Amino acid sequence: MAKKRIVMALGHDALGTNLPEQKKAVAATAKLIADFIQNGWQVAVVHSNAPQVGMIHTAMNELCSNHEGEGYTPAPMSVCSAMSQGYIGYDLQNGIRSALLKRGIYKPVSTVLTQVMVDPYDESFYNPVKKIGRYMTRAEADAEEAKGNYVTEVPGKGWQRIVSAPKPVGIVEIDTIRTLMDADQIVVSCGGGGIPVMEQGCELRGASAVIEKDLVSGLLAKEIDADVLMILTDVEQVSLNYGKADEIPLSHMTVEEAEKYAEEGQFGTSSMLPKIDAALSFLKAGKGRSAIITTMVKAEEAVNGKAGTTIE
Ligand SMILES: Nc1ncnc2c1ncn2[C@@H]1O[C@H](COP(=O)(O)OP(=O)(O)O)[C@@H](O)[C@H]1O
Ligand SMILES: NC(=O)OP(=O)(O)O
Repeated sequence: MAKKRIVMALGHDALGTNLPEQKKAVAATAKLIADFIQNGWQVAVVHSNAPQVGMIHTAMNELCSNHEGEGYTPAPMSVCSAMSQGYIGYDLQNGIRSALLKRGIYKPVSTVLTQVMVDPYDESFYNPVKKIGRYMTRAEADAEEAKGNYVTEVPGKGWQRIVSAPKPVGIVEIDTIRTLMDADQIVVSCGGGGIPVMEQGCELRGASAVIEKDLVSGLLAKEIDADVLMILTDVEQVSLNYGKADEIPLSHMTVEEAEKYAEEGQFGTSSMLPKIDAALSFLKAGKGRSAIITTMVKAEEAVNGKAGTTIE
């Protein structure tokens, strides 16, 4: 019997936001992935990168301004995305490999540095909303603006940089990812939404943007014909009236219900809505699939319908 295929999208809780956090979080996430492998699943992993890519971009650009004339050159956002995929993939590969070996299982696991095609006319290029990097003070935010970067206030937390988040249109390395999945290997790909690229003749040019990892997870799940799209985040369930006194956590939604709630504005624009949008585009593209939104701790119960929010 063919193995079931799951795309697991790791948010900040499952990945951490800096190196020490990442080391701890990845160890726990790797055990979860090993559980799924042991239970007979094929697993494709996608991960967040907004804190990491912001840190890399700041580091690269500050390095250059502090060492002017020494031959260092600033790294554009697309290159920073590639760097984030590299070091996050490195941690995930080793974490998953070791979690499996401790159970006496050897299975190849690799990271595919993934480029994702975006539309140069995507409206997000005129309206940056994707928050990246650390929280800053007002004075630090002013300094960022003076360098030509965009910032936004995050109530109660400070200021953050924002960049464009164009929609993912196609996964350039999809044939490689499919080949590895078909060979029953574990693949980390489309990290941080993928490196955003635009086609110019035979060339792919990096775009100054960061793609929503939830949206690319939905696209990947469609492209590899997954059975389940599981988005791991920091809330156990999706709610109606989120954060209000009359909050209602949901264990199930139909596609139609999810669409209705999205229209009512029930989901945070840059947080829960992309997860719902990813789930809907995946579910609408095929039959017998399900999308699950939950925490890492509840993932195994959720896949058995006993926790989380399942959209079917
Ligand atoms: N309707 C909703 N139900 C549950 N959580 C919601 C809802 N709307 C917005 N959210 C927010 O979505 C957040 C999870 O998304 P996000 O912050 O992007 O996390 P991640 O890094 O895991 O992708 C939750 O912490 C919560 O604040
Ligand atoms: N690229 C991306 O969506 O990252 P976050 O999940 O960290 O925002």
